[in-house]
Amino acid sequence: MSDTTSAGKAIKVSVTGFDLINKPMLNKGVAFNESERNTFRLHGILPPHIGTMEEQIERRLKGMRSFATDFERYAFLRELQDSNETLFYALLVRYIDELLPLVYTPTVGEGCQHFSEIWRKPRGLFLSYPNKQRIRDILADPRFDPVRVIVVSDGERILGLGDQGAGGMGIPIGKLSLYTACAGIHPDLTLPILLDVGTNNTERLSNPLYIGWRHERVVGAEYDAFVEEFVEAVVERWPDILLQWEDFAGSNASRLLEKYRDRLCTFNDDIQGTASIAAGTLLAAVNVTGVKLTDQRIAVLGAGSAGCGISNLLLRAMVDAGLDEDLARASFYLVDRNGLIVEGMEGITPAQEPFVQQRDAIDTWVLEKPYQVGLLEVMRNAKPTVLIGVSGQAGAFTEPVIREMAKHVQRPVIFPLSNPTSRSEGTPQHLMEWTDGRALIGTGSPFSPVTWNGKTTPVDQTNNSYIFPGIGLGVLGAHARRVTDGMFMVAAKVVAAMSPTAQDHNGRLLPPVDQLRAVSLAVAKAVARQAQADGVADPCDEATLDQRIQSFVWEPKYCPYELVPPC
Ligand SMILES: NC(=O)c1ccc[n+]([C@@H]2O[C@H](COP(=O)([O-])OP(=O)(O)OC[C@H]3O[C@@H](n4cnc5c(N)ncnc54)[C@H](O)[C@@H]3O)[C@@H](O)[C@H]2O)c1
Ligand SMILES: O=C(O)C[C@H](O)C(=O)O
Ligand SMILES: [Mn+2]
Repeated sequence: MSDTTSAGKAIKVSVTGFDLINKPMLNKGVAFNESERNTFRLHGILPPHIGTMEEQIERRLKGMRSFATDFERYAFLRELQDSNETLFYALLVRYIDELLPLVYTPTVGEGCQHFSEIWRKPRGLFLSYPNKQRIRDILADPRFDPVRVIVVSDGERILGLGDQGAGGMGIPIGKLSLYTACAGIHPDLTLPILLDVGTNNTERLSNPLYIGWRHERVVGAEYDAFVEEFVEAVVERWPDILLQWEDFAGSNASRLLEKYRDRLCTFNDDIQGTASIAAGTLLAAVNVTGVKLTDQRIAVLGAGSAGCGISNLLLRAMVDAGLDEDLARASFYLVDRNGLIVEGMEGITPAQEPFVQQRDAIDTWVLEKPYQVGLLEVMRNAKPTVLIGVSGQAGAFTEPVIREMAKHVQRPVIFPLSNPTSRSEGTPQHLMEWTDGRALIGTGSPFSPVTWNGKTTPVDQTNNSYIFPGIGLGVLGAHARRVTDGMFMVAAKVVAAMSPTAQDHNGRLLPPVDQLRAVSLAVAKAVARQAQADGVADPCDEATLDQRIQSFVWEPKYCPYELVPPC
């Protein structure tokens, strides 16, 4: 038993030395000091050298760098997380630039694809369909008493890689690693969950090593009943829980969000977190282009969860900035697999409905096929100032599309947001070449700096990692009862205010990744205030609020252990 949330103070434990070594949150490896080795009878179990965390960081860094591939580095880091969690976070926080792409996007994608092959130790919970009756029992484990945040996925839309079944667990684990690394939320307060409702991925199903429930996906009423059972059990177990939905496919994402957003403190990261970082990056781009938000024309490739979420938040921002709502709606051009979404088209989803283009608005357009308007035709006729890719279609921002866009706009704003790298709609190098270096770029996955005309510039990562850790910290600090749209708007504004472009109009669009801790704290403070303003958290003075937020920020440092004699 332990009290691991009181960082800094001595921690009282009543376990054996062997347990200390085997519990990732308590283990210190060779950094157990002489007195701890005496108290917990660790002599002999550990080699004689008493190390420091600094040395351990160096050793792990060297080990990690010695691997040939990022996937091996991912597996090495996951193993460290499962053996010495404090060291894992100390390393991650110190070298966040280098390690973020390994524990998170893009490498986490391969981590999910090969999850079964590298599975070693349990982390989080697999709630499998055949265990439907046992959900409450599973959640009841006292180990989970401190849990305050859950990230849940059903593995069906893992990044742009499709259905990964139980392997999708890599995503909740990766997202929650960022809650700790970027927002400082203690690992014991977090719980990754995978709803294992089967998979339609034939490769996974036929892999003898697959660790998930070997069954085709449960759908329809049975799926809904399973999710309902899960949510009810979660709320019963932790009435104040923050529940983040992640990487659900197609209509499930928006349907489940609408169903549950007024029943508990919950949000969908792909819809709302993504919208916030896309809006934040666009607001930063406005500082450079000088084109006001209300004058933007926005083309979005992929009108699914992210595409509709982004369009909704930008629409609200335009209306807040004074634009008439109908005019604002008409500035959006959503292009899905059957082309531009136009009135009368079959299969328009409720989330797409507000952004349907009127037939008469495109009557004057020169079209090759009158009933299927492609991205190139949107570029030629609508002359968008912004192009956002959330389609999961690699290379969809083709040379003709980008050259056409660049003909009509001085500084085209182009965000290929699909992940991982292999699914990006375009590479920064191509986008710079095809716009003669005029593009302002934000990508979902990290890219190397891009060189144009002898000048090398870093590429900004328009990823919801700038948003969700701060949302979580703000919600916890404010004791918010619900997650509101206003929180995502304010988070976007905070990111834009922290953008180097706010000071220097030639600066990069986003604060660099190594400032994610500062960004998350600033987002958290604004989100907590927004929670009070929206009436979903009780009021208190600013200093108290900031103190409450700060009390959730854990630093990955070892604390001395003292033995509590078992009573
Ligand atoms: N950068 C980020 O922070 C971030 C956040 C969320 C999602 N994403 C990425 O965005 C992508 C989509 O995510 P989502 O949650 O919206 O998925 P989704 O499945 O809800 O939506 C994808 C949409 O793209 C459409 N599509 C498929 N092929 C197309 C084509 N050839 N042309 C036009 N549209 C096409 C689909 O019909 C669907 O509507 C994924 O690759 C994901 O990794 C990035
Ligand atoms: O996971 C990411 O990197 C961002 C986003 O949530 C996605 O699904 O692509
Ligand atoms: Mn996601």
